[in-house]
Amino acid sequence: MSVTLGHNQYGKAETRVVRVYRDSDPHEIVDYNVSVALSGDFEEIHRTGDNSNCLTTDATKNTVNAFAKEYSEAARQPESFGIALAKHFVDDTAPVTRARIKLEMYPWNRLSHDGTPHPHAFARDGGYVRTATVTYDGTNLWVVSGVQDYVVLKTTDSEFWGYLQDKYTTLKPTHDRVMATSVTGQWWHTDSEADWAKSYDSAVATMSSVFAGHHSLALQQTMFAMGEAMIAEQPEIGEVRFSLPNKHHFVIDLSPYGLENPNEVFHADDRPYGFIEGTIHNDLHKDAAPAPNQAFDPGQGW
Ligand SMILES: O=c1[nH]c(=O)c2[nH]c(=O)[nH]c2[nH]1
Repeated sequence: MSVTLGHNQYGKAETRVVRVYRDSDPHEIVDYNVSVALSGDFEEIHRTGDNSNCLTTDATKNTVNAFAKEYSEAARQPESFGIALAKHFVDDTAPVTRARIKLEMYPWNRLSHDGTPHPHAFARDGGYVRTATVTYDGTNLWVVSGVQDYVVLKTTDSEFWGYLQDKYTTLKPTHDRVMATSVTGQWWHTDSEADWAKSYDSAVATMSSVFAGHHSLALQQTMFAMGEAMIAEQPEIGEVRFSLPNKHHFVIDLSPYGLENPNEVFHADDRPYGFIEGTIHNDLHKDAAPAPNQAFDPGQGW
């Protein structure tokens, strides 16, 4: 019998590091959850337990914390923080041939005091999370920005009808429904240098504006339109991927209580949910497009 070691990676997951920029007035903060995954010459660890090539997961955690100080400017944005870490692990540690850094960045808003922005007090924005996934193999550097848990809803301007009918199809067509989803989106940059804050803000603003303004005939159509608009606005984006749960809102039958319900009272169902996923490619960059799993966080169904 013989077996082969397949894809493997290891590192410290979910290092929570908060960096306060206290040399500036007002203070600024960034709040991260950073996961490191390393691949390379690690066959012997698996086969014999020889750890001589093993950079400890503990050291990878320490590196994340140290880089928040040593690479202070890079640490302001998840993409540049990820690039600094990924390059370090591959370029400075011989057995490591690939590093993937996944970052979640939790937004904080400045509090006000006596009507003016406070210099050092913040409230965590309970909404969505900004993400970045940086993958480096010594030659290629893939930078993917993203957003997750971005919950959006529109109360009309959404239809769904004209679908295939089989013997199990019972859904009634609708020309007016609530459409809601929790966006997980990731977009791959063909440039590894950008104004990351500006690019992220504009990607999220474009996505939101399309969701709001688009007259939807299907969540799939809205998803495609969002990706298309993000690429049109930032042509350096090579590819956009979405995972969109269709958060169904069912009109409740109020007739037993003698009440009409013209799309006013809904049951927000949490499961099952329709699950719509898709990739929108920028044809300008299709020859440079990464293989599935090369650049994107594969936890998104790929
Ligand atoms: O936007 C939608 N897309 C579907 O594929 C689908 N299927 C379904 O039952 N409802 C919906 N809504």
